[in-house]
Order: sequence, then C-alpha cells, then structure tokens
Amino acid sequence: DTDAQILMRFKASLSNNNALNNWVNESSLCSWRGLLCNHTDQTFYGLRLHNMSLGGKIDVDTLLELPTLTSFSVMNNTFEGPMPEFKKLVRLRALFLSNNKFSGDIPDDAFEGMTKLKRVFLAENGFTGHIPKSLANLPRLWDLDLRGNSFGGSIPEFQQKDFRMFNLSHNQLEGSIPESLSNKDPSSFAGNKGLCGKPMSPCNEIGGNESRSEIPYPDSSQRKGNKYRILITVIIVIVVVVVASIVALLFIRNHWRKRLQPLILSKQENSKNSVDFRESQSIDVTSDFKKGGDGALNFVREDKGGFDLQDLLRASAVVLGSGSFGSTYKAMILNGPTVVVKRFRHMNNAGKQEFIEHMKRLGSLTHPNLLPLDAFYYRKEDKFLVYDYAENGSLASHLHDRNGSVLNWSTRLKIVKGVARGLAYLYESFPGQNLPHGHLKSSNVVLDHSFEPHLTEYGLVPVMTKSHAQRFMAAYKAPEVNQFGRPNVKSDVWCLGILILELLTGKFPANYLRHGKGGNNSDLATWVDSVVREEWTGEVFDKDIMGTRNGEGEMLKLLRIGMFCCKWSVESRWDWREALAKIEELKEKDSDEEYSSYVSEGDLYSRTMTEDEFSFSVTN
Ligand SMILES: Nc1ncnc2c1ncn2[C@@H]1O[C@H](COP(=O)(O)OP(=O)(O)OP(=O)(O)O)[C@@H](O)[C@H]1O
Repeated sequence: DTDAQILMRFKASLSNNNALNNWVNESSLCSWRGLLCNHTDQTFYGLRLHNMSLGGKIDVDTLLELPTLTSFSVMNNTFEGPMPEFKKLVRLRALFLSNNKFSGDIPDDAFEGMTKLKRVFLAENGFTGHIPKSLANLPRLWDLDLRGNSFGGSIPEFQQKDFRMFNLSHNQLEGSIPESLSNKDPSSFAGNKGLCGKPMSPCNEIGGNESRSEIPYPDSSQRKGNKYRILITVIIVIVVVVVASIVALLFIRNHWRKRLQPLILSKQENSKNSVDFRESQSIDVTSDFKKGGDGALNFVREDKGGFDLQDLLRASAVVLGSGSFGSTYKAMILNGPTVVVKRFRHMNNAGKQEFIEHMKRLGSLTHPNLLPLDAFYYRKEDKFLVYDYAENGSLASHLHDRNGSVLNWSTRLKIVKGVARGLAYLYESFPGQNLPHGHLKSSNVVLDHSFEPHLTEYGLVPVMTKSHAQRFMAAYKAPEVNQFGRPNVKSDVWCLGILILELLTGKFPANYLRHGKGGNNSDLATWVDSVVREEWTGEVFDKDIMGTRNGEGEMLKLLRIGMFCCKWSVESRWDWREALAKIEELKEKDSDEEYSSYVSEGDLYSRTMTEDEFSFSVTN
C-alpha cells in the first residue's frame, strides 16, 4: 500500500475524524491536514493531529507500515484507555500524547527498544503506577513531560543527565529525588506530596535514598481498597458539611425573620406610599378598600355612578404617585370610566356625618375648571376620594418632569386663566364661608386632553387633621398662615401668585423654600424679586417661553400680577377679585404699540427692562 492508503486505514480506525476530511487519495499527501512533510523533498515524516476532538483506536500496527514516520502527536484530543503499544515504532523520535484521557499503568518495558526517542509528552492524562523503567533508560531522551498524572512510587534513576525539558509535577510520587535530578528546577517536582530531597525540602531520617528504594508501589487491589476508603471518607465529610450547613441556614433564617419582621412590614407599608410615576406598575389598588369601611362607595354627583364598589375592586390600576397625604391610583373600570382614587390618611378633623355633608357640598360643584369629585369612601382611619381622570396629568409634571411636554406661552396663559376662574367659582359657591382651595399647587392642577386646567383637592381644609395640614398643605405656606393659623381665601391668592411665578420661571417653588433674613420664610417670589432688582439678566423666564415673539409684554404683565399676589403683607396683597380681573385682561399677544416699542430697538430685555424700569413696574 502507498502511504496515502495506509494513512486512510489509520484514519478509519479513529472516531470523530471529521477534522481529517481533506485526506483524500487523489490529493498530494503534504496538503493533508495534520501531516508533517519535509519541505525540501516533500517526504512525509510525521503526524501532528492536535485539537481535533479525535478518539477511538490508535492503530499502531498500521502506523508501523509507515517507514518514514518519526513523529507522532495526538495532543488535546479525547483518546482514552491504556497507552497503545508504541514501542513497536522503533523509529519514533517524538511522541506527544498530552491532554487526553489515557489511563492505567504503563508497563515497565513500554519504551524498550525505542532508542531514537527524544521527546515524550504524556502530561495531563490519567496514567497510574510506576514511571516505567524503560523510559528512564532511553538513551536519547531530551524532553520529558509527565505532569498532571497519577504516577506513584519513587522516581527511577534516569540514565540521561541533560534534559532540555523535565517535568514530573502534580503526580503522587514519593521518596527522595535521585541525586542526578537534584539540579532541576523545584517546579519540576511540585505537587508530589511524598517527594523530598534536593531541590525540594530535605528528607527526614526515615526518608532518603534507602527508604526510596524500599517504598513499594501498592498493587492494584490494594490501591482500589485505598481509593474506596478515600471515596467513602470524602462522601461522609460532604454529607456532614451539607447537613450542618442546612441546619445552620434554617436557624439563621428563623432568627433573622423574627428580628426583621417589624421592618419588613413597615417597608411594605412604606412602599405603598412611595412615589412611583411608572404607569406600567400594576397594583391591586382596591385591596385597601377590602380592609373595612362601611362597605359603600358614596356617590356625590348625580351624573356619576355608572359603577359601584365591586367594579372599582375589579378595576386594573396603576399608582400615579404618592403625596403628603397618601397614594393616588388611576383605576380603569371595565366598561366604565377611568377614575382617580386618592387615599387620605389624615382627614380626621370632622366627624363622620360632618364629613359626609362636606363631601356632598363639594360634589355639588360644577365648573369647567374644577375636577369633579365623584365619590368618597369613608373609613375611620383613612378616606378615599374618587375624582375624574385628567389625561394630561398635572401641571407640575409638564413643568418639571423631563418627560413632560413643553408648554408654550399661550397654553400657560390658558392655564392661569382657568385656574383663576376655577378659584373664583369656588369662592362664589360658598359666599360668606371663606372656604379656600387650601392646597393650590401645580401638582393639584391637572390638564385634560386640550390642556384645559382643572383644580383638584380643593375645599378640604375643614376636614383635614390640622397638624398634618399645617405641615403639608400649600395654603399654610403663606407667611401669615405659617405664623398665625388658618388658611383663607387670601392665602390662596399667595398660592396663586407662587403658581404664576412657577409657570413663568419653570422653577419648582419647594426649592425656594428656605429660611430667609429676619426669620421669614424665603420663597420663589423673593427669588424673582431679587433677580429683577439686583441682577436682572433677562433669565427670569422659563427658557421654553423666553423666545416667544410678540408676547413678552403680556408675560411681564403676568409676572407683575404674580408679584402682587405674593405681597408679603396681607393688606397690600391683591384680593382674588383684583387678581382675577387683571388675569382676565391678559392677551396672548402684545398690542401693536406695545409690541413695536419692544421689538423696534432690538433685544427686549436689554432694551426695555432696565433694573429701575422693572422695579418700577413691579412695585407700582
Ligand atoms: N385626577 C387626576 N388625573 C390625572 N392625574 C392625576 C390626578 N390627580 C392626581 N394626579 C397625578 O397623580 C400625582 C400624585 O398625586 P398626589 O395628589 O398623590 O400627589 P401630590 O399632589 O404631589 O401631593 P399631595 O398629596 O400633597 O396633594 C400627581 O402629580 C398627578 O400627576
């Protein structure tokens, strides 16, 4: 047979030999994958079949038929079983079997007669038993790598003195290292617990050369017995450790559970109240209802009531947010309206009957700028108010959330007018009662599909627990209420002024609540005042409306109205009627004369608003 035919037979004995697909008879031998050829005369001399996932049988008898084969390598494959009888290949100079799954003892004479063998690589297999004596007797051995096997017993006396590479590490070798190898690097012997002597640590008296030759390598039945003992010990240890760990874990879990229980509960409670604007979070809004109450959803308007408590309980709901009084949910009633349910935790200023009467009064209000109160649910410890849902959310979210749409000047003017009209209607509906909105702020102005504003959470001061109201309701931020007591319509005017300034500047009022000079609370109005008086740069307006052409004069007028609504002293603060009248006068565009005087000389701010001029317009 030709070399090609012999190699094809060899290939056939291998399993998983797809990597050798280009071994085809017709082609030149030296183009076959894994074949080593002499470049000068194109003669084949070796096989280098690395990393090919090969397995099966290495047919040494077939290889024997290849007279020029001097190098054989199958490193990094999956061959298993005992080492094949390579000693027949007496011409072999290099044998590479590392990183396979070969196992078992290698007979002492396994390398006998291989006088040309220079390089032997058997590393990272599962070989056991003694290092074969015939290996130690190879006259030309130059590279030897037996690392990572389970060779045991003592190291034989190697004939060769000069190795280029020598590694017996990570085996189970024992006894003293032969004198001839004492000049080797210690790493060549590392990982053999039983080895001693140079270059490793010295042997004790029992060790040494003598004892080395006496250390018998246990026969295979003895070794099997040892293996079982070790295996059983390991299993027992693992079982004990696992059981002990489980018991310890259970104990620790119970212990911490008991200690953390109160915290977990309060965390759950808190998370119900935490602000969450993610519309996607689905919640069981009405589980709160299930806890008690008189069982009835009390409708306060005749035009509402197309649903009942059960419908509300079944509605899918999302948390809109959580304010100072409790969470607010949007509930989508199946085949019914979408409503907003707001939970109030601190609404205990009135008895049940008084509360119901007040809700009925509020429910009777009807105005395009008041969000209708549809129903309420009474429970001693907390109350639920049901309002219409406004699809464009709150004014606050548009002014301050990054995702809120930009409101132009004409929309802002429409909102201010709507707010003022809603307030006026509220005051006129309860003549002589001085019932304020009480909680007027941008998050309580909600916008419908056409950005028409609707006031919400109005008229609740009489039923609110006073201490909580004092801390959180917007009306109590007015300086005089902050100092002396109950909110009233004049304190609403203060809130209206702040709302106007917030709308024009885009600044969030709470950021300007700080302790100012003389113990007075500073506020957005003080900031606006200081900007226009001391460091007027034209930047008082929100950047989204600053460039509005043809409306700057009206914007300045509104700024002036805002300032008059925020007069510190109640006497000089405008009354709501005056504020409403001035707001109603505002137009979207400046009148022709005003406009031409602003634009004719260039930049509005540097031209028209010197500090003195502005201060004059504000203070007068
Ligand atoms: N009727 C409504 N329609 C649409 N969105 C609403 C409605 N009522 C409230 N919201 C939204 O729910 C959010 C949370 O309202 P909530 O009243 O709980 O908070 P708040 O107004 O910031 O605080 P507070 O409890 O002091 O009134 C508001 O910012 C608003 O965007």
